Amino acid sequence: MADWTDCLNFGISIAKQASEVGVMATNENAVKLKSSPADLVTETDQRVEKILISAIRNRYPQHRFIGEESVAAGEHLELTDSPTWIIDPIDGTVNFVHRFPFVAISIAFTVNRQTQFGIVYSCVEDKLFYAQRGGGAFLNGEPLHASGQQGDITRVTSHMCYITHDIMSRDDVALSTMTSNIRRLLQFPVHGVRALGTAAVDMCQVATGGADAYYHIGMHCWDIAASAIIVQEAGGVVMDTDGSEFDMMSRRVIAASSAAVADRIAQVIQAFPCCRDDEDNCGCGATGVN
Ligand SMILES: O=P([O-])([O-])O[C@@H]1[C@H](O)[C@H](O)[C@@H](O)[C@H](O)[C@H]1O
Ligand SMILES: [Mg+2]
Ligand SMILES: [Mg+2]
Repeated sequence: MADWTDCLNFGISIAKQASEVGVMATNENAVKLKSSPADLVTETDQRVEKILISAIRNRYPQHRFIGEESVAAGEHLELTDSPTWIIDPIDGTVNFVHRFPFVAISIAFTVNRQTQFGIVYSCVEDKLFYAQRGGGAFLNGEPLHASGQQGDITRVTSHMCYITHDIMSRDDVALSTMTSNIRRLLQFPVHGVRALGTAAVDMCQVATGGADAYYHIGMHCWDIAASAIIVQEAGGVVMDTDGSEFDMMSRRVIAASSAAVADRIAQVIQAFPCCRDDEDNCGCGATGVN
């Protein structure tokens, strides 16, 4: 089996460099809207993606890329069997623009469409989450473990803390589905519900054991590909919100401390239509969903 440790180490070093010269070095206020008033892009997002891709391409000229801002600029999104880097240059752009202190660089690496490692660097906190397939998950070098919360959620809820995605969409159907999902989850006597505004860092909270579950509908593969393997390697579970196997292109994910907790959330929440990341114009009728 191939060993991708060299790529992992390179990914970690360029994530830290890009944070220093890009994310942390800029006070960005030149903002453009993408799919909704909460879906933003800045020149720093684009610059950081260029820094990352050119450094990786220089070192690994055969590798392919799926980058949020390259796709936004019209590049075709296709996950092939080739070694592929999936990049979100700034996850939490709304936070970045408002100087709310959770922004991350998220990098996943796939071979034969299977994720080999994931890196989530939470820049302001200086927290480096990473995991390599079969090698465990780490935060700043210390092993990570999901909470281990097990069993029927109706019995364990008094100990549960959920993390939910922030509401980016302004589409009516998506908005009402998301708010009613939160209502349904709050009908369990959970300790609390949180959202930090970066899907990558939100989901890593399940890997730390700080949150027992996270779900998101409408995000993209670059938001969660890296944190998915970090959760799995920390002993947690990731699945589709319909209870099927996790598919990073489906734009739906549940991450949880155990399969039982993930299953229970899948039974409670509802999805809304959004096109898969790897299908153009799928005909689902979704507009502006994020
Ligand atoms: O645009 P971006 O800041 O990279 O990523 C967004 C963040 O992860 C946000 O938390 C999530 O709710 C959105 O779905 C993502 O698009
Ligand atoms: Mg993102
Ligand atoms: Mg981004």
